[in-house]
Amino acid sequence: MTENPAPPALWPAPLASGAVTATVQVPGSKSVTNRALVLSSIAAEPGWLRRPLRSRDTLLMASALRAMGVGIEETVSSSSTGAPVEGGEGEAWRIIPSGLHGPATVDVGNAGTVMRFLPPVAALADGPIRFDGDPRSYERPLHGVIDGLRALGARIDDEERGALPLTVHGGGALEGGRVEIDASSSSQFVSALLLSGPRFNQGVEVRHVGGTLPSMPHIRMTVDMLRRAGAQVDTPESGGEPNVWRVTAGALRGVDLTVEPDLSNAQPFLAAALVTGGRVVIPDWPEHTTQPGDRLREIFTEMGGSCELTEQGLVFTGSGRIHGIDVDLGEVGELTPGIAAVAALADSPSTLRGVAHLRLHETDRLAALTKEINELGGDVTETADGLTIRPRPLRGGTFHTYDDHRMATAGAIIGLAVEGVLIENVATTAKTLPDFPDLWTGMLGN
Ligand SMILES: O=C(O)C1=C[C@@H](OP(=O)(O)O)[C@@H](O)[C@H](O)C1
Ligand SMILES: C=C(OP(=O)(O)O)C(=O)O
Repeated sequence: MTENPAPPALWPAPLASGAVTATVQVPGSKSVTNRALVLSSIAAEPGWLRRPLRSRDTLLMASALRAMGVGIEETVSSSSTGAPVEGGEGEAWRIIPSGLHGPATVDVGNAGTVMRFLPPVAALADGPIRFDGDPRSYERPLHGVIDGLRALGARIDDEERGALPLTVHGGGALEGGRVEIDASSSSQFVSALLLSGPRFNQGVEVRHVGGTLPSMPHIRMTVDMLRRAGAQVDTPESGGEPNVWRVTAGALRGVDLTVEPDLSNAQPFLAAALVTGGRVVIPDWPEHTTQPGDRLREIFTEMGGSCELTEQGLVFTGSGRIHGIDVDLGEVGELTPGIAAVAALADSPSTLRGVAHLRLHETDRLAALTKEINELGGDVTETADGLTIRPRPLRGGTFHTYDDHRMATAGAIIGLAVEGVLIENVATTAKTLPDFPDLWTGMLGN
């Protein structure tokens, strides 16, 4: 098999020659894959993960868990029986939990899910686990996990930084119990403590104190996946107090899970239909899901498209017109770059609100979107908690990505309608969608 050549450092974003018509099979969800890897690794019995996402973030998660002693085996289906067999890069991972061991070293890259979900797992290991990552990972908030774990009995050496790099001195078990954290900078603090909670001696009760908690669908995803693995979880929605989640101590089942397509990574393809007045089908779009990307059905419909869930998948059709939108994206922050890109091409202004915490994502996304869209002739201003976007005729130029996968896909959306957009480091899409350049040119029929 020949490998595709690496994309050029400045990738010419293809201009759409007309209305895009395509069916795009979008790879699995990063958020589901990495939660499933954690839950299966701390379960009482082996589990299966089918159609997992293979991307930088999920391979870092798998490597880290393997370094702590978990078995994660590649399997492929036997063509005659459909039964999984071992060997090769197949369609499923078999996850075999074991005692969690240190010493080990974890490279978190710039994956929020790895840097936040794994320190609680490391606290259960029987030795020191060292965490390090990309320079940007040092700047991303981690205090909720560090302070929370300390309050629950963990010993952590973070050189008083409240951030990476750090060492969790696993003691083989963690007492657990009640903890208060401020998770207004990342919902992943709450998810992190809940995911390992069933394995703490007293379980865990997490109380969020502070400003608005972002990304609630991702916390619902955590709760949903814990429950599917057999955990008892009490939530504000199940009659509990606001901002309090409780996980009872107990053994987790090994589950057999097929990963849904990543609906946030479906965003640029849906945007292509919207921007070109075309029609894009995303097979396997789930009827019910906790993924925030499901909100795109509503948001992109308000911006001018229409959609229908059919047996073929989600069929999304653009009308040829793109409207601005005034929307609070606090629950679905990771959709902001793609929405901003579409908004820059709309027929009226947009206001995107509720996403101040995006300043601490892969890059400062509010500053990056403002700068890069304005460099192409746009008129974007940062507000305290978002962006105001007034559409202007745009011109070609270099679109910098700041090692942010969603900046790269946002630039590609603009490039559909604006000639001469060059995406710097499109390879950064490997964080969650390594196939992006090929899927994109394939969609355009090139
Ligand atoms: O738990 C998760 O899988 C995620 C939660 C969100 O993080 P924040 O709450 O930090 O925005 C989201 O932006 C990120 O892409 C994935
Ligand atoms: C914010 C994101 O990622 P992370 O999981 O690294 O926080 C994202 O994918 O948009």
